[in-house]
Amino acid sequence: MTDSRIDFRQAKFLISAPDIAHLDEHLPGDVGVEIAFAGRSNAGKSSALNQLTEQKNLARTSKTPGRTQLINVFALDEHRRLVDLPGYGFAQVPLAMKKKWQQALGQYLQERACLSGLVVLMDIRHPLKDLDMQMIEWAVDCDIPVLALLTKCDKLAQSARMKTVNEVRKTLADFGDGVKVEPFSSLKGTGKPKVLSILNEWCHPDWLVEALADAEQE
Ligand SMILES: Nc1nc2c(ncn2[C@@H]2O[C@H](COP(=O)(O)OP(=O)(O)OP(=O)(O)O)[C@@H](O)[C@H]2O)c(=O)[nH]1
Ligand SMILES: [Mg+2]
Repeated sequence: MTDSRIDFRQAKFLISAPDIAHLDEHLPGDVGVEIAFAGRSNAGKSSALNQLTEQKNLARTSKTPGRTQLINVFALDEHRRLVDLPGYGFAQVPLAMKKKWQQALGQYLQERACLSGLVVLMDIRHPLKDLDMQMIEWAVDCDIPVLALLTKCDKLAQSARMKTVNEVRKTLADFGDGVKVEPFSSLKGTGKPKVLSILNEWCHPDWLVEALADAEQE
């Protein structure tokens, strides 16, 4: 079956790399589909990956911002991968180190051809900071679909949560259908079915579905 739903619980750790040169060395190549999780340090990227894959310790989480300093890649299947990117915007690290991560992040985003979708995670209490906007604008320019995920939504009451979601939707509406906005809680699992459905869609770009169908017929 070429259009079956991806079981995100199957995710397996594949590789940690300081930059994309290492990815190219250790992966079959810049092929298939990668969905990357980006966001400020402490936004909840690693926690979201663990919740979505139902694995407590797939990605390392931490109370200390700046925990994910490498590009961590997880395989869903032979053709699809999830990527936990180093967080940005974290002030309390030495400048040289910060530059190194930001360079790795920028290079991944600019040069990784198999990047097929970008999840931009933002704490629902502090959404749309400058670097988040830059990230979203950049992806839209490159025709990469974006999911703006408003994390830690368990920290707000339902009314405040929906107010922020609506405000962010309004701000990002100019970008069109390529940018979606959803609330999420890794703690409670809120928003999980919706997110999985969006990621599943990104896992099935037309070109891959067609290639797999052709391969099946051969
Ligand atoms: N209440 C609540 N806390 C959360 C949620 N998601 C993450 N956290 C907490 O936020 C902190 C940071 O979470 P991480 O998942 O490590 O954040 P990250 O974006 O991977 O951070 P870096 O790796 O430093 O870039 C941890 O203390 C988590 O327990 C959530 O949905 N609700
Ligand atoms: Mg992390």
